[in-house]
Amino acid sequence: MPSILQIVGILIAAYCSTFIYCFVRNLYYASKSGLPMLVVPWDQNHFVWMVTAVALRPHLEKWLPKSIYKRLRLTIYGWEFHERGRPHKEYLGGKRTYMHVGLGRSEFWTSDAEVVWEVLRRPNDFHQLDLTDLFMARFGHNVLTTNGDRWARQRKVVASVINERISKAVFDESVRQTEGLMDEVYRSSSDTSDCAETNKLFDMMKKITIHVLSGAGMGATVSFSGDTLEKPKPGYKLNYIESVKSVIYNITGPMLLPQWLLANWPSTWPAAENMRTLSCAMREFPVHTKDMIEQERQRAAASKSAETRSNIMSQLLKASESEADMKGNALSEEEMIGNLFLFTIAGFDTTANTLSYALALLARYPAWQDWLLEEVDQIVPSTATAAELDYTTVYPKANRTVAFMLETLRLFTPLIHISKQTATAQTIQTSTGAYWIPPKTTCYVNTILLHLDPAVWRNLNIQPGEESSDDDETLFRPTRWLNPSGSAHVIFQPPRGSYVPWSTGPRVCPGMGMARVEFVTVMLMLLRRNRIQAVCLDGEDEKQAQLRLESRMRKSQSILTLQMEGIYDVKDATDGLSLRLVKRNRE
Ligand code: HEM
Repeated sequence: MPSILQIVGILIAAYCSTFIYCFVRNLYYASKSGLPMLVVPWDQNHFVWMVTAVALRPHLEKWLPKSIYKRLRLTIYGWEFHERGRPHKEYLGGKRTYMHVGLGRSEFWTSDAEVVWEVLRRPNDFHQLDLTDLFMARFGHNVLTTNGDRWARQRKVVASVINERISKAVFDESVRQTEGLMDEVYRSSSDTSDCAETNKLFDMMKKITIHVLSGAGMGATVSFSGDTLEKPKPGYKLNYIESVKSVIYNITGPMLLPQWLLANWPSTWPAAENMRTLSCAMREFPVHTKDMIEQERQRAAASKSAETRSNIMSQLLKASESEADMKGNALSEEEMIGNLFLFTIAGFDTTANTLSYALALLARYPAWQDWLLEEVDQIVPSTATAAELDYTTVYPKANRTVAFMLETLRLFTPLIHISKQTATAQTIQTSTGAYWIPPKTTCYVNTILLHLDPAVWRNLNIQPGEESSDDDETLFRPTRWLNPSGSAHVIFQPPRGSYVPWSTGPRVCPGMGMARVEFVTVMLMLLRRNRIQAVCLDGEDEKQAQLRLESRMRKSQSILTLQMEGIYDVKDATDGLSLRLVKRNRE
């Protein structure tokens, strides 16, 4: 009879041998592919490593030999943002496509625009990762979590939904919400009425984003302050917006816990209140969504005209029903709820963090803020009331603001990599040769490094008065997006596969237009009446405060999406990162 110790020993040996097996298989695949290989001593997707490695980093740096630590760093989640081109220069002779040989799945990495385009234009060969289901399919499969025909059927419906009518609704809702934000900032500030300091501006970007998604997405409008929030219906603990907020704020962690654990979370354990609310939210969110779909159906049936309301849900319902009429391809109720959940999740963190980086960049670079203010003053009349601002006259003129967004997304791309997986081996043909990609391989597009490719970005559209430099691609310079006057396009159109914050090809983000409208509107509304400044800490001058902001941005972490650390969920006045709004005199 083997002893318990022997059984434990055998189990540990069996577990360790899986790593050895993976490593040997990955080595074999990498050499068969003929691609350069980068050997790393661990697996970035090992669950325990994923949740502990970022916190362990300073200790590992202190205790491990430098040569090992430098490779191990390439398995710590988010390394692409911190390491940029270092591994390519040090280990890969500058090559942009290679096999990452570690102790987990076989991994193919690229930041070569031609290869990126090939991977992303072939969704039937490069599928969504299985892991996507864990976060995104909690309330039903949707356009992000499916592949093949099931994806194509849903995509057709979803792609037609975010149209110009939705853009107008997003514009109007963003105007309303940003007005509410400014009221709240000035009302709650103890400063003079001409300026207000707050460390809650980043939290407010999240709030605006949720409110725009609920208003323009589901027709569930609410004021910025929340004073028009409906009471939960009888039998419910939360209303729709409260349940959305709870689900969204917990998506990267607690939402993965089983429902029974959330419901029975002991009151003496940490975050008990949050867990109980989340448990209700998980139960009530799909019920609220179902109710709202049903109400929308009844509204549409009662209305004699074919005209529908301008929100994503009503458009989705209409598009799904017209598909049903034509080919019997309507979305099932599960798919409808799954997609409405996806719109909320996919549009939230990405847009909110892009707005947050833009605020930090405005405060970091006052000269770029002045450049933006020139445009704001030309296209947004100082005397116009919120109701008088019109999407069709204002938005198309906001070229500098769009350039500011595109540059923010180039350097602070919310998804630092786009990942796909192969089921069977694939070949990619490029102008420099063919690449063989093994079966069951995760293919990563390193968006951070892709967006720093000097061949595309260095000294692009240098304007009169600007100087060329040999690290220009690493600098924040929104003017690179503005083509010389007389060009066919005002905004620079990057070569295929070279700029992919919204991905590219058939699975390009369908919310791209919506995110652009929301970003531009929030910026225009904030800047038409205010300047944004960094707040100096004791003993700091303005320049030092700006450099502190830059270092905060440099230390960002990727938690589903890239974000600055410690700027959200501020508890008291000393927490987070403070910015100052200063009222502008536009007379
Ligand atoms: C700055 C804001 C945004 C960024 C950077 C962004 C980025 C992306 C990226 C990179 C993908 C591809 C993911 C993959 O293939 O794995 C994607 C897909 C998607 N996004 Fe966005 N997104 C943004 C805003 C939005 C908004 C506002 C919505 C909707 C309200 C939205 C809805 C979707 C959907 C439904 C998909 C799945 C498309 C498919 O697989 O066919 N996104 N997004």
